[in-house]
Amino acid sequence: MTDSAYALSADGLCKSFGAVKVAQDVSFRVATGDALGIIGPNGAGKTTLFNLITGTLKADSGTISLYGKDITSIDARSRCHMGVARSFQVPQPFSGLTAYENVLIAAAFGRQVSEHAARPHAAEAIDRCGLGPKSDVIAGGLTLLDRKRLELARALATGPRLLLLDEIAGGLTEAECRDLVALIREIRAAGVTIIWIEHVLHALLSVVDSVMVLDFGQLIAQGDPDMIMKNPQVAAIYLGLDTTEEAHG
Ligand SMILES: Nc1ncnc2c1ncn2[C@@H]1O[C@H](COP(=O)(O)OP(=O)(O)OP(=O)(O)O)[C@@H](O)[C@H]1O
Repeated sequence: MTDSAYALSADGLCKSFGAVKVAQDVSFRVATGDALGIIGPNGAGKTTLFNLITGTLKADSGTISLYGKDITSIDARSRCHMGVARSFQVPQPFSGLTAYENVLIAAAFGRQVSEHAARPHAAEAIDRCGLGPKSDVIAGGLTLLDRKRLELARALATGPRLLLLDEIAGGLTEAECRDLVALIREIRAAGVTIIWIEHVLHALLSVVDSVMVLDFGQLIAQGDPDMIMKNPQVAAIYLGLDTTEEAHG
C-alpha cells in the first residue's frame, strides 16, 4: 500500500515525562477506513499516544503522518482542521452550555466556518448520536451515556476522517454499551477511520479489525484480535494471568 493509503502512520515515537518513558519507539499504521483497538494496563501510555497523535503533546522523537503527509511539526488546531478528532476519557463539555451549543462550537471550530454555516453540521451530529431530544439540555445535567454521546457528537461535528475514542464505553450499562457500539459501527461504515482505546473488551472486539497492546510505553503485540487475545504475553501483562507451563503444572 502507498503511504497515503494509511490514515495514520507513526514511526519510532518516543515520549518521556522525566525518567518515565511513556512511549518507547512506538511504530504502527492504520489503513484508511479500518478500526484499530488499543489495550493495555493503566498507565501504559495509551492516552499519551492519543495526545501525540492529536498534537496536544509533542513527541521527543519519531514522526506521525496523516494520509501520507508528515504532520509531526503541525499544531493540534491544524491537525483538527485536517480531520483528526477525539473523544476524552472523562467527557469535557462546556458544562454551562446546551448540548447543541457544545456541538455547534465544535462544528464551527473544526470546520473553520461561521456559526451560521456550522448549524447543519451540528444538527446532523446531534441527530446521529441520538441527542436530538436533549439538544437544549445544559451539558452539565446530562446522564453519563448522554455525555458520552455528546463527546462523540462534538468529535463528529468537526468532520473527522480519523476519530480517536478514549475509553468511551466505561461506566455504561450493557444496553447502553450496545447502543454505543452500534453508533461507532455506523460511524465506521460511513468511512471514518477509528482508533479506540478501551478496557471494555467485548465492546472493543465487536468493532475493531486489529488490536495493539501497550505496556510501559512499549508496543508489545499487534494484529488480529483473536490472535492477540490468545497471546500468552498479552494475557500475562494485560489480564494479569500467568499462562506459563509452570502455572498449570
Ligand atoms: N502530562 C503528564 N506529565 C507527567 N506524567 C504524565 C503526564 N501524562 C501522563 N503521565 C504519566 O504517563 C503514564 C502514562 O499515562 P497515560 O494516561 O498515557 O496512560 P493510559 O495507558 O492511558 O492509562 P489509563 O488506562 O489509566 O487511562 C502514567 O504514568 C501517567 O501518570
